[in-house]
Amino acid sequence: MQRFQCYIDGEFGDGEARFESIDPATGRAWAAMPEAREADVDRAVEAAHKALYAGAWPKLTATHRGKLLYKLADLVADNAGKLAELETRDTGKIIRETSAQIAYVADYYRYYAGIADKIEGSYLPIDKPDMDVWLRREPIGVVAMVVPWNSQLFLSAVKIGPALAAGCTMVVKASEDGPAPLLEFARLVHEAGFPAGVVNIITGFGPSCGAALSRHPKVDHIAFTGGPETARHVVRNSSENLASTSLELGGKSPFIVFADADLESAANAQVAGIFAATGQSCVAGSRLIVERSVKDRFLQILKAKAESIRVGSPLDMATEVGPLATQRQCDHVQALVARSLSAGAKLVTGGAAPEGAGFYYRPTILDCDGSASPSLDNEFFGPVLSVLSFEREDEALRLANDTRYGLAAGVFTQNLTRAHRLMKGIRAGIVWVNTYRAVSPIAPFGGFGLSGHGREGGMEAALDYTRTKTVWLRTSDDPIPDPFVMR
Ligand SMILES: NC(=O)C1=CN([C@@H]2O[C@H](COP(=O)(O)OP(=O)(O)OC[C@H]3O[C@@H](n4cnc5c(N)ncnc54)[C@H](O)[C@@H]3O)[C@@H](O)[C@H]2O)C=CC1
Ligand SMILES: CN(C=O)/C=C(\CC(=O)O)C(=O)O
Repeated sequence: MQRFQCYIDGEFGDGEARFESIDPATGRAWAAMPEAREADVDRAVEAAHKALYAGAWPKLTATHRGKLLYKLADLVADNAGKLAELETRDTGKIIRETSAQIAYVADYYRYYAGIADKIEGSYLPIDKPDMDVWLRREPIGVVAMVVPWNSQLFLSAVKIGPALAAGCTMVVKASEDGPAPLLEFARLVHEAGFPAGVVNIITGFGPSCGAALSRHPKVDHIAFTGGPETARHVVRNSSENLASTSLELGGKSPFIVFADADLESAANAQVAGIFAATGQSCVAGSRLIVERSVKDRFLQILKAKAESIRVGSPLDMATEVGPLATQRQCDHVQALVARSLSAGAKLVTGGAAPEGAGFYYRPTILDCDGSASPSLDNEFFGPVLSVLSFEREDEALRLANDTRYGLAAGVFTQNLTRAHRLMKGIRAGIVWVNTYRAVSPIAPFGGFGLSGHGREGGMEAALDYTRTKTVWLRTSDDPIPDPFVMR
């Protein structure tokens, strides 16, 4: 069995305990993982705290930090194949996607390498003649990063990249469901030459590791990706250390198709939106809202595409849908489909697990017109699409916004003015028009409502890892006048 280690204060070591990681394609244990508990968490946070204020890191210029990030980017690019294989093995995400995604993760580090020495303070045109006042942007401090299993190297890169650019130090908690790629990534951080304690990477369980980390008194900010229920725990934990939070929490994103859209192209985008990554994507376009006049035709195209998807081993380059990451996730998907069918949703295709081992579930489409299906407002995080239809544009917009979430949306139409109206009217942090699930290091993403707050990606994310310090410098040599009056 392969063994992995934690990375704390520049050293690799076994955690306080160990647990076995399950290969989702077989359901069998394949690797032994270090389990960090309270004492390891404490060591990691103390190391990050020490590295923030003492040693080489706070003395480095921003340009030097950028150089280290460039080195890390090159190492990620050079090791993308190995990292991809580990992510696929440990989480079941297909190799076709992990290979491409991790190669692109290198570009996220490159982008933030370039940003490191472009985080500028400012000079204030202050309303007092004998004062110079400016704002410095300083690192926000020690950051706790808590990530889930899906797209783990990607979801950590959008946190680690900007935090390093801003000069922060951090403890990254890899998900207990598939930590191998992040624990391996720690070796690249080490090789890149970051001073000890700047980046610490651990894994462990939510209640014993994630909770200890997010309420630790020396944590200044928590960057979390995961489900809303867990986010509530994280926010409650932050009431102890008063750390700020950024939350990226998934969604129930609408995918709107008008009759004038290129239906073939929209169907491909819908497949990308709900069946890619076996639907385990925070931006999954899980609610199809289609104009009634083309509903049957569009569903026919989609059904044919869903039924021809190659479901199989995630390590096979030809596979298009692999297993879900965990048995728990598989049970959740099955149970929610069953409840939706009981509530009146009609099965268009799928709705069952294929024969054999592993956490597989067939690409599934539920026609929810005329039903109050729970699939319409509960996140599956699996390959299940719920379908509704509309007649008028205002109805489409109402249905799109009929959700507690607000992460992403897709709009498919050839009508330019309509696209603009919807783009403004949809309550979501990302709107894709005639495309879906496109990302870039340059473009921020993040949500409204239950999808969380804070943005990842783009310059804004780097600024979010800073806090401002206001500096007042008196330029007069005269003695300070009346000390009893505020100046
Ligand atoms: N936005 C997204 O990308 C994701 C959304 N989800 C949604 O959440 C649902 C539940 O998935 P889970 O695997 O349970 O994700 P989760 O949200 O529980 O796990 C995410 C991370 O939070 C940590 N965690 C758990 N309890 C914690 C606590 N008390 N304090 C601090 N950290 C804690 C976990 O160890 C993991 O590293 C999914 O079915 C899906 O609907 C899940 C994963 C990612
Ligand atoms: C975050 N994201 C796009 O904006 C995409 C992801 C990662 C995730 O699910 O959190 C994806 O589609 O895999």
